[in-house]
Amino acid sequence: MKLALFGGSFDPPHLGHLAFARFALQALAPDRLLWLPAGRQWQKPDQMMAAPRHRVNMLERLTAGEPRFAVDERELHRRGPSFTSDTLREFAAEHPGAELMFLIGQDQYARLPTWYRVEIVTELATLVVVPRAGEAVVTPPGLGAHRLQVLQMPDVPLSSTAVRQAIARGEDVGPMVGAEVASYIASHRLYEKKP
Ligand SMILES: Nc1ncnc2c1ncn2[C@@H]1O[C@H](COP(=O)(O)OP(=O)(O)OP(=O)(O)O)[C@@H](O)[C@H]1O
Ligand SMILES: O=C(O)c1ccc[n+]([C@@H]2O[C@H](COP(=O)([O-])O)[C@@H](O)[C@H]2O)c1
Repeated sequence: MKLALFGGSFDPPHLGHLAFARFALQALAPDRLLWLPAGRQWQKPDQMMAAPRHRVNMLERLTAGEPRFAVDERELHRRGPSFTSDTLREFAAEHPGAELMFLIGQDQYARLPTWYRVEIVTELATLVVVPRAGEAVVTPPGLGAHRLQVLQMPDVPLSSTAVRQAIARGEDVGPMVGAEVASYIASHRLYEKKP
């Protein structure tokens, strides 16, 4: 059993996330790839976050049609900060003997030494890292032994920040998030500037 886990704020999810996840399905051939929206990303306390329900609904729309994708809501139901070490411990207990792979972009890989109890993360999961924004994958100083797989995927120059900024400018974000998520955002008026 091979489980790929893709954690993120997904505020909102976009086509860069989808490209990464699809590439990982091809490259890693996991039995399942679970998308894990963060409840409280403790390192982004001031950042706007759409309500958990909206982020789950957007993820359901983005990932529809791929049977190996599923959205796992456990971090949304947990009290307190969303620590990846807690999540991986839960998966390891639920699936003894399974190979766990945690997907992250280079920006988060670079920050890994700042994560809470990162040694548990690196003990329990293989890190699957993609370059981002033209930055090659570089192991950050101070990160202990870990299993690493680099996916050489063509860069998809998109971020949730860029999507939120485009919405604030009144632009159509369909090309960034896909038609389904764009219409969900518009119908719920997410990320619009409050008057
Ligand atoms: N375009 C992309 N290509 C590859 N990986 C990405 C891309 N965008 C985000 N990721 C990765 O997906 C994970 C979740 O990202 P997150 O939900 O924070 O999106 P983001 O676009 O980085 O958001 P923000 O702009 O708000 O920081 C992170 O590991 C991040 O590195
Ligand atoms: O466990 C931690 O301390 C930790 C610190 C920062 C980020 N993470 C996780 O890394 C994933 C990507 O985070 P982000 O902010 O880039 O969306 C997401 O699952 C976060 O919960 C985890």
